Order: sequence, then C-alpha cells, then structure tokens
Amino acid sequence: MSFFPTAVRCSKKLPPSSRNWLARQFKDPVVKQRLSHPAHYRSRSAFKLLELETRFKFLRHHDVQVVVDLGAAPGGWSQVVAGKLGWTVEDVAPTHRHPGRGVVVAVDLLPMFPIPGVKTLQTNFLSPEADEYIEALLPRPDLSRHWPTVDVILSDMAANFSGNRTADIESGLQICETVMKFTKRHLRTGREMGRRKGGVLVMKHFAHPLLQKFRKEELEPRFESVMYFKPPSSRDDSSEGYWVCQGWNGEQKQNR
Ligand SMILES: C[S@@+](CC[C@H](N)C(=O)[O-])C[C@H]1O[C@@H](n2cnc3c(N)ncnc32)[C@H](O)[C@@H]1O
Repeated sequence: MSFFPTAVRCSKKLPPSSRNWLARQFKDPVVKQRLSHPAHYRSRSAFKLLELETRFKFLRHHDVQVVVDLGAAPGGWSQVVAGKLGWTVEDVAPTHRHPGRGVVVAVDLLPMFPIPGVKTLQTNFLSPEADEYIEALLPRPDLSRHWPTVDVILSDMAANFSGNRTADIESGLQICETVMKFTKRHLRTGREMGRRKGGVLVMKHFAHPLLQKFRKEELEPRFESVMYFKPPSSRDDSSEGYWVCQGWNGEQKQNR
C-alpha cells in the first residue's frame, strides 16, 4: 500500500489548510512522477521546465554555455539545466560523473544543496548589490570592462502571496522589471553569440493587465518572438504562466 493515505491519516492534528495541502500533494500525479523519477528532481517545478524545453528547445544548442536560474531553490530547474549541459547523467554515481559544458548560476533567497555544474548564490535578487554578486560568478572574458556573457536567463521567481491582490501584482511586476534590467546587462545578442538569434529569457508571471502592458512595452520590442506557455504540469487553479522570449536583440528590435 502507498504511504500517501497513511500520511494523510497521520496528519489529523494539522490545521485544515495544511491537511488540504497534503491531500492535494498526495493526489498530484506530477508529485508522484517526481518521487519515482530517476533524476530525483527536488521540485515538481522541474517538470515545468522540462515541458518548456520540449516545446521551445532553448537549451539544446551546444553553444548554450552560461545559464542563470533566478529563484532557483530548492533546485529542480538547476538540476534540469545541469543535466542538459551534461553535468549530471541519470543512473551515474556522483563519483563517476564527467564534467559538462559551461556553467549554471543559481540565485535564491534560500540556501540550496550543491548540484554539479551549478554555482549557487544566496541573495535577494531585488537588492541593489545582487547584480554585482551574480556578475562575480559569471565568466569574465575581459576583466577591465563589462561584457554580456549569459546565453539563457530563467526566472521562476515568485514572492510569497500576501493575500492582498494589489500588493501581490506589484511585487510580481517588480520581479519582472528587475529581471529585465538584469537581461539588458547580461544577455548576449546573436552577434555576441556568433549566431543569427540572440539569447533566451524564460520568465514566470501571473496574469494581470499590468503584466500584459509589461510584455508589450518591455519584451516585445527587444526579442524576435515572445510566446506565452502554461506547462501542462502547472496547476489549473494557478494564474501563473511563462513568457518564452527568444532572440534577444539588445535594446531595440533591429530587424523589424
Ligand atoms: C517556485 S520557487 C522556484 C522553484 C525552482 N524553480 C525549482 O525548480 O526548484 C520560487 C523561488 O523564488 C525565490 N524568490 C522569491 N523572491 C526572491 C528574491 N527576491 N530573490 C531571490 N529569490 C527569490 C523563492 O525563495 C523561491 O525559492
């Protein structure tokens, strides 16, 4: 018999909201898939990134060397990226792992257990010093000046819901704006990557007209394409979705 019903029975002393949460977890097919998956993903979010990658294939190119994972804890997305860059191979013991290519920089308020190929940074991404800390972990071809070096930026960052809809939308917008500021400084254009299409930004957001305005004014003028995608493993009752922004053109769209 599965341990799930037993665990739900054992949770009788918990408040109803926690019991409901546990019951939902135990019924969730994605949670079950995670627990039995050979990659031992740390979060169900890992499956969202796998679904995004299956659809858009932004990690497949061999010239993808530097990936920044924002809001990375507990580390499911970083595990997926490290796997795609060849740092971790399923069913291979840690002692027999071979080096992959490039680097993943994972940033979160919370600490993260190490993952091969991933440099972790515990900091508040919204703080003024975060950019400098992250930059110190990125490759620096020329120490005398700033140089964009990032091929893919992923943001699954989300502030804890406060229950106040206006405040929650404001913090969601602030996250998107700060990610955009980071993108402008660090994402490589096609010319900088030596290929036709520039780097990729994948960003979580919550549905709201202000976020749609952000997409129109900030993302669309600077990327060749901006697509909306809600991964099948994202819960139906969540208003979250992801923008997959491909072909970073720098400050202005050049080939319009
Ligand atoms: C949905 S979780 C990310 C799950 C992750 N993608 C995974 O696969 O394990 C969102 C994360 O965003 C982080 N976060 C929220 N605000 C942040 C901030 N200002 N700076 C850094 N991390 C932040 C939270 O601590 C949380 O771990």
